Amino acid sequence: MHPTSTTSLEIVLLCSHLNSPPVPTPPDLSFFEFPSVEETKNQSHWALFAANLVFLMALKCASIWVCAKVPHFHLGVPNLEARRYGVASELKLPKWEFCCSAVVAEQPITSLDDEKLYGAGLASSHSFSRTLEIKSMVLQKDFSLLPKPLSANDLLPSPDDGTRVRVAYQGIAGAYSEAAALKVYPDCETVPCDQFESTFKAVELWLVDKAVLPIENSLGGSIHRNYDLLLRHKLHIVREVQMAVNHCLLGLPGVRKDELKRVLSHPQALAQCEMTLGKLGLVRVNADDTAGAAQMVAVSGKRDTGAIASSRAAEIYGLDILAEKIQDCNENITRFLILAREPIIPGINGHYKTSIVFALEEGPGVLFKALAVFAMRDISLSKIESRPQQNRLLRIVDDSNKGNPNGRNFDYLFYIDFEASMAEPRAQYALGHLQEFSTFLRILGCYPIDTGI
Ligand SMILES: O=C(O)C(=O)C[C@]1(C(=O)O)C=C[C@@H](O)C=C1
Repeated sequence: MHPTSTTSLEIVLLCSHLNSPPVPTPPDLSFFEFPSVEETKNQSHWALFAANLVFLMALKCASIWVCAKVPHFHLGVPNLEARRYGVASELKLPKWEFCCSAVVAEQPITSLDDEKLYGAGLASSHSFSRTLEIKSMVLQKDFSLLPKPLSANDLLPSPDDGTRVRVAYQGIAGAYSEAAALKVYPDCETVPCDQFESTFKAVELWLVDKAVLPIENSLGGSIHRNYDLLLRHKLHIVREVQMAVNHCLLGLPGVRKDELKRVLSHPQALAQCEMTLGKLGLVRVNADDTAGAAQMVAVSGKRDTGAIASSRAAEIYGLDILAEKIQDCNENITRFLILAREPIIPGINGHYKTSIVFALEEGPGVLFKALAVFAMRDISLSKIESRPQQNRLLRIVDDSNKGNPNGRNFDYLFYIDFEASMAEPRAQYALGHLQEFSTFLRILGCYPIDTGI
């Protein structure tokens, strides 16, 4: 047979050896179809064969060069660029090699693979089917190196590779946010942060995998600052978790409730215990988080100062529990969001919620129209929140100080949670419809609804 009829795998095997150091026993390339005896007599065939080899070498080099130049998103691998630190660097693969495995799927053999093949004596196999086996082995291995997009299955407590999920939360050990992170990912490594914004940054800088954020409480309502942060940062909501929050009044060991004059806690926690604190006549002092308040009481050594925090915080900081369940209503539920760099790919089966934020054009009834796009498609709304559009608050006011001529000094952003999956056509139509009269629309995330407490 003519040398040009060589199969692509054979070419790969041959070409990938051209730069390898000489081996003591030349590999048996009998599966490669050499020219026949008659053909060997014909010098022009050999010349053609040699030219063919040179061409194939050039082809391989060119493919590597092209790979190095092709942006990752052309490979059908979502956001590979952003993931390369997490995946490619762990695998110690140079960037181009990583993308080559995807683009040149027919030529995945690296010099290391060749060594392994020869070491195992596989390349000396004469059968072509054997070479196909080798090919599929190599292909399988290379595909497994590609990063996998997050999916609903990634809601498993920890990743497949055995590493622990790192979850950032605001506060210190014993904070409710930490408990929420552990509720979702029981084996996770929790990473304390001083501010809510630091938890976003920790995810953005790849210091952690996820962040947990309290977003609303059944007694205190929305945590407005966190709505604003969701918009300011580009993270995705991948999960929600509801948790019962049972506040305790804590004091130094041996202290009685009537000895207390003031109480420290997170403003949300103080608000949730408003009536109890009123009855006890305690002065409220804001702290960064509930566990931080407990730690401050422990460190201060002041017998007249208490903290509102969890029973776990009492245990960690060595305080006594002076009263339990001191929130104004027995049922006190906080809803937390789990944020990640990548969105999940929602399914159609199961109950999903989608969170969006949008701004509307001016005009009568626009908010009514916005809400109607969901009602028309039988989509329930579970939450609506409005926040001032901060960058549009300052308007030019004339000297007469009569305010804005059209009487509107405030523009709002609307945050809506609706109960449908983004994978459902009705949700896509509703959003397409909403876009027609909104000036801005962003999907913050689509995630499974948490029905438990
Ligand atoms: O300070 C904590 O422990 C927190 O996790 C914060 C926080 C909040 O910001 O709402 C979380 C849940 C409780 O509702 C009270 C406080």
